[in-house]
Amino acid sequence: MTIPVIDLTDALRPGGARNAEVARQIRAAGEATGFFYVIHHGLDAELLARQFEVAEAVLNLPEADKEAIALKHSKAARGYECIGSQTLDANARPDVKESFYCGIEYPPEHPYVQRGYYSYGANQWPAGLPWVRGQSLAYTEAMCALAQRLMQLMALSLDLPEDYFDHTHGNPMVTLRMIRYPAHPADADERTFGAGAHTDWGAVTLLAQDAWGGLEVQMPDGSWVEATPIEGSLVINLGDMIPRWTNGRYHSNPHRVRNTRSGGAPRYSIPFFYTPDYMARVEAVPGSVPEGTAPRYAPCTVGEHLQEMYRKTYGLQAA
Ligand SMILES: O=C(O)CCC(=O)C(=O)O
Ligand SMILES: [Fe+2]
Repeated sequence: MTIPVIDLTDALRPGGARNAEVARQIRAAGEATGFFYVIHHGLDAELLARQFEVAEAVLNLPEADKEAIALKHSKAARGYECIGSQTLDANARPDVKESFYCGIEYPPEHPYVQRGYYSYGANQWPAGLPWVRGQSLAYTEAMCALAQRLMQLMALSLDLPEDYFDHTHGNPMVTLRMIRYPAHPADADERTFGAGAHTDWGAVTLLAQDAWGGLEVQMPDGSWVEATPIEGSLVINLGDMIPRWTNGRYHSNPHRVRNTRSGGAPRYSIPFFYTPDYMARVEAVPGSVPEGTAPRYAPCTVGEHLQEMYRKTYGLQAA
């Protein structure tokens, strides 16, 4: 089994000539692993390239400058996180990666910020790189629009009206994360990873990766297949909210990273995690629960789902 490539030509808006065909391809990918590439996704190549410049510029800052914007100073899980901070796979060693988180800037008076909902609030921008904010917010906006379009295509793929999920699009809890993986350590063992095996928790992740490779996806038979970089593509993977929404029909498979192919160079990747409105309900969509059977998951809100994931992975951080 491989990771399919889905061409979004003529499927980027309602009424598109290839919407039905793309929906079928998303259905097949969702039922298999929850992973697929998209090409011709409509995102400006310059905007994508420039976000890698952000990643390099921020992560190349002197340690003191990165420390000044450390995640621990943020109420909204935004900022810099050093190597070893996160252990995505509890059975593995701490992840060999550093990263910078940012997202939509919800103002202090926004009710979700007032209520202290996870990840809603202000960013921490590095001093001395004034262009980073505008670029990152423009990138976030473009990715958010694409993620919401993918949710529409996902609705079609489930034989639902294209706008089925649209009511969940307000106040999304999005996270843009720029990651740098140093070369895989010389003393690495089988428990050493750039990112340990994990599933993503949200609805859909849109990943831009550089040309080195290193991301591996678990197939239904348990084997690992590399998500080989394809220039201009994004790797899309479904998060744990989607099995919940589809009563287990679509999958959110584990994936992991090892930077072993770069010849010593760092690997950069930029996942964009799209999570709908914190207050939106997540429950089995019409037609997904077979007659006479109980739904596999209890209905909940997006926020409750996230809290459940934190509880399950106590001591770990959001992926
Ligand atoms: O770096 C990658 O290719 C994947 C990163 C990832 O899976 C994550 O941050 O959740
Ligand atoms: Fe992930």
